[in-house]
Amino acid sequence: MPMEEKQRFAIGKDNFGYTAMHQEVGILFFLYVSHRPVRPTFISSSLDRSTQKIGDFKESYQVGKFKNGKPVHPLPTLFEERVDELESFMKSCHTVISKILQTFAIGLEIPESEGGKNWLSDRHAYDIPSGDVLRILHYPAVESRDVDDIRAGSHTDYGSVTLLFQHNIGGLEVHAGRSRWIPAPVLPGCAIINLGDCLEYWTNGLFKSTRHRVVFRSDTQKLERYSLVYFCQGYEGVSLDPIPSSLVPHDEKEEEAGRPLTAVEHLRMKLDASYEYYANEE
Ligand SMILES: O=C(O)CCC(=O)C(=O)O
Ligand SMILES: [Fe+2]
Repeated sequence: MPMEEKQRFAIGKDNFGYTAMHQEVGILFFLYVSHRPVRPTFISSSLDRSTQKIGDFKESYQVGKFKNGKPVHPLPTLFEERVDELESFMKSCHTVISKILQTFAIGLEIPESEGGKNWLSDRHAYDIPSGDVLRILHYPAVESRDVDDIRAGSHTDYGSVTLLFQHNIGGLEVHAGRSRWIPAPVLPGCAIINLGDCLEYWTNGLFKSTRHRVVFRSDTQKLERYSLVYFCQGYEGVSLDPIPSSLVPHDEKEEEAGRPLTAVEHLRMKLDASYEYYANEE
């Protein structure tokens, strides 16, 4: 895509569009501080500037869910010519994620009277506005780099479930336990499923939002890398208070302490912390 067109579709506060090289940084919130809306400064957050001196070595384009078969925001020609393909791919990702959410609801033994196996999937219906996006990522090849440079800094995803397709070049690593990074290899025909922050909130920490990153590997840094990621998020105003399940710990005191945090508020806090340009806009 020509640079001019990329700039014309630069990402805005709606979270759709083009993000340039070094524009985004990995962001780690220490979650699970409170289910009440709190200002980001009160959340112990880390832009991890100590390990990430410049933004990610990647560029990306984010497309939102379609409405009545039409994109909800203008698209560059490259994507406009492929809207049917894009929509059908996004819908397929969403269908797979709905099934995963139903499996979780069954495992969590949510009572029928509360919504049973549909409790989570009902909160992620395709036709209700939410922060869902398909992210198309390109990690350019580099000739030489600093030891600290990273393709995508350590972070957790903001939504509920993420479906991630690495193309043919690996580099994705998942944080296992408290101190060890393990590679998530490229397996042909397979997708990676990541749990995001909202599920950690909903299960009060029983499910963990997986920390992950994309590193340069000496054998592949001179090769460009592509990946496709579908982020599924609950509808905008949905409360992130714990799920009605006896397996999920509840804190009655906190639940009575005021209005719950919503999916869209959590998304806003993370986006504001991840992108340099928000700070510049104010
Ligand atoms: O490109 C990848 O493999 C991972 C991308 C990712 O984690 C993200 O965009 O949130
Ligand atoms: Fe991610």
